[in-house]
Amino acid sequence: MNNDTWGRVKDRLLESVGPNNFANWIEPLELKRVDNGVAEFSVRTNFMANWVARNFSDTILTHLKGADVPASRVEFRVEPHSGSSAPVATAPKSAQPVDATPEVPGAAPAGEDLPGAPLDPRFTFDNFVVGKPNELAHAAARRVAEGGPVTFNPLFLYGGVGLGKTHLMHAIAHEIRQRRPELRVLYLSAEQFMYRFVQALRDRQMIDFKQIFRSVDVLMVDDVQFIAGKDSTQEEFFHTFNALVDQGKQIIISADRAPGEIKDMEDRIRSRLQCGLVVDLHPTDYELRLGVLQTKAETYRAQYPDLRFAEGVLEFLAHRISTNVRVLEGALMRLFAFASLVGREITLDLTQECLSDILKQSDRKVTVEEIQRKVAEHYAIRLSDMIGPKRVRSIARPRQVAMYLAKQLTSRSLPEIGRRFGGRDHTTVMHGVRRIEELKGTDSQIADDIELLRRALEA
Ligand SMILES: Nc1ncnc2c1ncn2[C@@H]1O[C@H](COP(=O)(O)OP(=O)(O)OP(=O)(O)O)[C@@H](O)[C@H]1O
Repeated sequence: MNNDTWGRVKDRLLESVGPNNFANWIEPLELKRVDNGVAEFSVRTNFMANWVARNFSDTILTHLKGADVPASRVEFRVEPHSGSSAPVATAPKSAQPVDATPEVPGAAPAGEDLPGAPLDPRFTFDNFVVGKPNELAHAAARRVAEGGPVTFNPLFLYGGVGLGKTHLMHAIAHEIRQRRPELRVLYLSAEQFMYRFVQALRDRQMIDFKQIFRSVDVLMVDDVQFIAGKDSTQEEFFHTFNALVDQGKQIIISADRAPGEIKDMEDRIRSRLQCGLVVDLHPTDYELRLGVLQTKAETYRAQYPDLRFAEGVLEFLAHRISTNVRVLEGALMRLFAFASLVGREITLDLTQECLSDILKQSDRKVTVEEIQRKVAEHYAIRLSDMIGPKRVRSIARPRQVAMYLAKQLTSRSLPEIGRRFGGRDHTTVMHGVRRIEELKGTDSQIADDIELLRRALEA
């Protein structure tokens, strides 16, 4: 393959992986040769070889083949500076190397010496889809990353699994590194913090440990709930935290729940964690899920330019998979890979066939009875009134709310719902559902009640 061909392949890759990824991971690759079906590239570091092999080898191969290059495999050989050959990365690795800071060519950010975890180059603000459930968390993260006059210290982000906490933290780190490369940014998980701490104790290097952690400008600790109950790690974390806050350094923390709900966390740490801004990422709603799917689908379409994609598939997935964004992403990735393998158009049928297990798991399990119970509790009425004949507004309105939620959250038909509400006719249910739909637009109290109940039921 000559340089022109590789140049053309690079143009395609730029379109398909985006400018950031391209600059960080593809541009620095040097094509050495194509021999016996193997395209061999040289890269500067082991970390980079692993990262590119894991994340981009399929895409590179697809585009090489698209340019008629006779390659069936890609290899990345580490050639630091001397040109001496070192290990080759081919197969994707299952785990991220935790000890290396990503070496983004051309940029040598301050804090390279810090014992942080690598940042995922895909987790940027540009790639983060904003919707109602995460708009506050996103705005706070941006504000902290921009470092304007109003800063929140610490910024505490929390939310359920796969809702974007890590993505936002990495995005903050990328942004700070870009805006203020002189700042020493340290991102790591609470588990890694503990590991470093224990290692320092064992090796009698506590002074070094303290010095390193107190020398950073921005400390980001992911999944802080992990250190709850680990007494001496908590203690050390508390001192690190205080030392940094006293110096006016920024701290960003994430957890799977609010500070007040982390069991076995010392009270003084809990109150420290709460003294900045605490924001949560709510469970996704339909619009956010659709937004994420549309964004990801664009990338896949560029990667699989020949695949045809039927209308309505993304909407179907956004409706049916309400667990979290990670599951949603995995489903879409599997769908594209499967469709390209079997060479079929992505239709609703193919989607159901390929994702039957995920769809089954995501089926909503909420029952009409649970909804009635929760709604009765919420409005402090008796459960028997849900199915009884009373028509006073204080009973009828909660009943309509319950009917509305039953329609939204279960797959029951209107007659089935009617039967569970004391044998009411389906037209009564339909009227109730419509009434609540109208009220949601005009009565913010009803809208809030419904949102709260929906979250409680889906949790
Ligand atoms: N709003 C979003 N826009 C785009 N991608 C998102 C969004 N939210 C989550 N994701 C993607 O979903 C995946 C899971 O997100 P992430 O790892 O940040 O979740 P998390 O909240 O840290 O979960 P966990 O608690 O399991 O670590 C990532 O690939 C991330 O890029």
